Amino acid sequence: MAWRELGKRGVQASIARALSSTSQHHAVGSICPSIHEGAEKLNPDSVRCSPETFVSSMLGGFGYSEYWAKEPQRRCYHASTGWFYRRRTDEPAGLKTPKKEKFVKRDKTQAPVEAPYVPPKPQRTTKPVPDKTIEIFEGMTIVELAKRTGESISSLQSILVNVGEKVDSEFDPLSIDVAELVAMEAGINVRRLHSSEGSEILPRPPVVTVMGHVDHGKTSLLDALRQTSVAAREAGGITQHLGAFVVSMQSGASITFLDTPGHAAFSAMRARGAAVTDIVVLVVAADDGVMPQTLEAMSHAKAAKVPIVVAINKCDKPAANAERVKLQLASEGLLLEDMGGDIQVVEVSALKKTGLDNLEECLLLQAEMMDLKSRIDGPAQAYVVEARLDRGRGPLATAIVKAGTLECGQHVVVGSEWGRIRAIRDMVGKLTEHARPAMPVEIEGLKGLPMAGDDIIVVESEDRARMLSAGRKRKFEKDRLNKISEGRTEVLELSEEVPERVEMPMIVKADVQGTVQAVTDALKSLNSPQVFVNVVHVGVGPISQSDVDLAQACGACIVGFNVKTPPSCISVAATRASIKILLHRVIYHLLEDIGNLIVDKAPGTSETQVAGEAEVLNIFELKGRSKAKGADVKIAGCRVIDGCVTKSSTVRLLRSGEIVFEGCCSSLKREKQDVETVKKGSECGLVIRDWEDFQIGDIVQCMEQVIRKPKFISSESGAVRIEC
Ligand SMILES: Nc1nc2c(ncn2[C@@H]2O[C@H](COP(=O)(O)OP(=O)(O)OP(=O)(O)O)[C@@H](O)[C@H]2O)c(=O)[nH]1
Repeated sequence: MAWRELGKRGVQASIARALSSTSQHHAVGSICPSIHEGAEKLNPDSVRCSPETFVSSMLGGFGYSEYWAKEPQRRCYHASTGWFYRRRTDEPAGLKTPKKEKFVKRDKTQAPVEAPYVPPKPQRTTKPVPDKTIEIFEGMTIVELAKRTGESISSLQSILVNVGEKVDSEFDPLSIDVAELVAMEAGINVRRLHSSEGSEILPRPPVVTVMGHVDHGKTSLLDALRQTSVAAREAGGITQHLGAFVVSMQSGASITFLDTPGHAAFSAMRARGAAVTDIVVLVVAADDGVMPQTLEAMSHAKAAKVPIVVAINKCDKPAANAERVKLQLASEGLLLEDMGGDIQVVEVSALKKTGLDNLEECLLLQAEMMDLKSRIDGPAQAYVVEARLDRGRGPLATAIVKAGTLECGQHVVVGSEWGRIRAIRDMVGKLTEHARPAMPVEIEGLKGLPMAGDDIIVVESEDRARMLSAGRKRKFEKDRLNKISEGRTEVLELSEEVPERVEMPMIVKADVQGTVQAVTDALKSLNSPQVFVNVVHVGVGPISQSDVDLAQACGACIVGFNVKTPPSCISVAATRASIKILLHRVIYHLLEDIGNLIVDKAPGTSETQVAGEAEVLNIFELKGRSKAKGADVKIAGCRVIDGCVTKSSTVRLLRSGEIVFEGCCSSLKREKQDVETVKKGSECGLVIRDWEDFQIGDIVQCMEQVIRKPKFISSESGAVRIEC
C-alpha cells in the first residue's frame, strides 16, 4: 500500500485496523503522530508498505524499508533513530518496491561528504485543540447554539442530521444532551447549566478537602475526627487514594471530608479534590511550619476559589510553635483572623484529639457564611472522586452528588462512559436507593471505567446515554490525538537538540484511574536531557499478557502500582522476553526504583579527572640517553602524594597552580624497575615526552577519562528529579 492510498483512506483508521490485527491497539495514540511526521517527511508516492508492516516496524524499532524516498531526495532521516536511510543508486525511482535496501548509520564524528540532509522541522499535523467552552441548557434552540459556537445554522443542522436527530424549525427546543452532542461534534467544549426553577433548594453539608504537606498529619486528623484508624492500615504509612467520608459531628451536623494524599506525586488528584470541594482545611505541622506542598495546596485552593480554614496540627509537640506558623502563613499572603483577616485558624493535635471541637465549629461557621444550598429534587449532577475495577462488580465509581438526587435504575453518562445504575452504596458499604447532595456514594452498573474528576449526568434513556457517550468518546479521542501530536512534536524538537537522549518506554498499570494518572505524571517528572521516559500505554487492573506483548513490541518495562502479582505464566513470558516488571505499593519506592533504572540507562557524560598527583623532589639528568636522538634525558624524581600515577595515562605539569605542559609519560620507574603504576606514598622516576624543564616543587598530575552518570535526587517532600 502506498502512502497516498493510506492517506486517502485515513491514516488513523488504517493504522488502528492494523494495530488491532497485531493486538497492539493500545499504542495507536503514540504511534500515529510519528506516522503523520513520516508522511510529511517523505514524498507520498514513493513509500510502499502495508499498514501491518508499517505498524510492526514502528513498534519494532523503526525498520528502514518504509522510509524510502523518491528522486531527487535520495535519502531520508528518521529523528527517533538518528539514522539516515539511503536508496541504492542502481534502483529506479518511483513506485516500485526496492529489491534490497542498504542503510548507513550516520557517523557523527565525520563531516558529511555530500551536502547534509536537513530534516524538516516536525509540524503539527492536526489543528491545536480549540479551548472554546460554551454554556448550554435544556430547551436551547439551534439559533442560540449557532450564536454561542460561532458555527453557521446550516452546519449545525447537518451535524444534527448526521447524529440522527431532527428538528422541524431552527427555533424548536433541543434537549440539553442533543445540544451537547452537536457542540462536541463541532469541536467545542460545553458546560451544562441546570435550572433550579420550581425545585426545592435546601441547605446541604459542606464538602471539605484536607490538604497540606506530606506527614503534617492529614490522615491522623481525619482519623481523630471519625474515630477510626485508617493511617495505620495504609501501605508504607502514607495515603495513596482519594477517599471520601461523612463525619457526623457532635452537634448533629455532618461534613463530607475528602482525604487527599499529601505526596508530591498526587498533585493531579489534589487538584481534582479542590475542584469539587467547598472548603479546604490546610493542615500545617506546628513544628515543621510552611513547606512546599503547603504552598501548593494554597495555590490549588486559590485556583478553585475555595476558602481555607487553617489547622495547625501537632500542637502537643515540644517543638511546636503555632505563632511562627501563623507568621509564615501571613507572609505567604493568607489573611488570618488573628491578624485582622478573615481566614480562621485552629490549633489542634490529631494525636491528643485536642482542638477538634474548635475545628468543627470553624468549618460549620464557614459553611454557614457560604450559605451552601442545593437543589434536592430532579436529576442529579455529580462528580467522580475515584474509580476502580472490581472483578465481581465491574467498574465502580466513588461519586459526590452536587445537586439533585441520584437514583438506582437511572441511566447516566459519566465522562465518556455510560451505564444504568444497578446499585448505590454509602461509604460504609450499605445499599441505598438514592444519593442526595454532598453525599459520597459508590455506584455500580457502568459499562466502562470513568476517570476521577468526570461529571455524572442523568439522561432519559439508554439510547440517549449511548449516543452521548459515543459523542463524548469521539471528542475525547480527537482531543487526545491533538494533544499527543503536539507533545510528540516537542519531544522530536528536544531529541534533535540532545542527540544522545535515550528513550525508555514504559507501560503503567495501577488499581484505580486516579493512581494511574498520578504515577504517570510522577514518571514523566523523571524526564531528563539524557533519558526520555515515554509512557506508551496506561491502564487500570492487573498486568495482562497483552501488556507483556506490547512491552515486547516496543521494548518497554511494565510498572505495576498497587496491583496484584501477575500469574506465573505472565511472569515467565515477561522473563523470557527480558521484560522488567516493577511492582510497588509505595510511591517513594517506585520512583526510586525507576530513578535507578534511568541512571543505569543514561549514557552519562565523559569527564576528565585527576587520578593521581606526584610532587617533583629532585631532577636527574642522564647524558645522551634519549632513544631518538641520543640527547640528554631529564628525569623527575617524584613522590606520589595522592591517588596513583599510571604510565599509560595523560599527564600535566603544574607550577604554582598553573598548567605549564600537557603530554604523556614515556618512562615510569621505581627502584630502577619499569612499572605501570605507583601508589600514594611511594617514590618514582618519571620522564615526560618532549618536556625537560622540570623544577623542584612542580606537581605532575595523571588524568583519566570517566563517565559521569546522572544522579537520582529525592527531596524530603517526596519531589524527585534526575540531575545530570
Ligand atoms: N505528635 C503528634 N504527631 C502527629 C500528630 N498528627 C500526626 N502525627 C504523626 O505524624 C505522622 C504523619 O501523620 P499522617 O497522618 O500519616 O500524615 P499525612 O499528612 O496524612 O501524611 P501523607 O498521607 O503521607 O501525606 C505520623 O507518625 C503521625 O502519628 C499530632 O497531632 N501530634
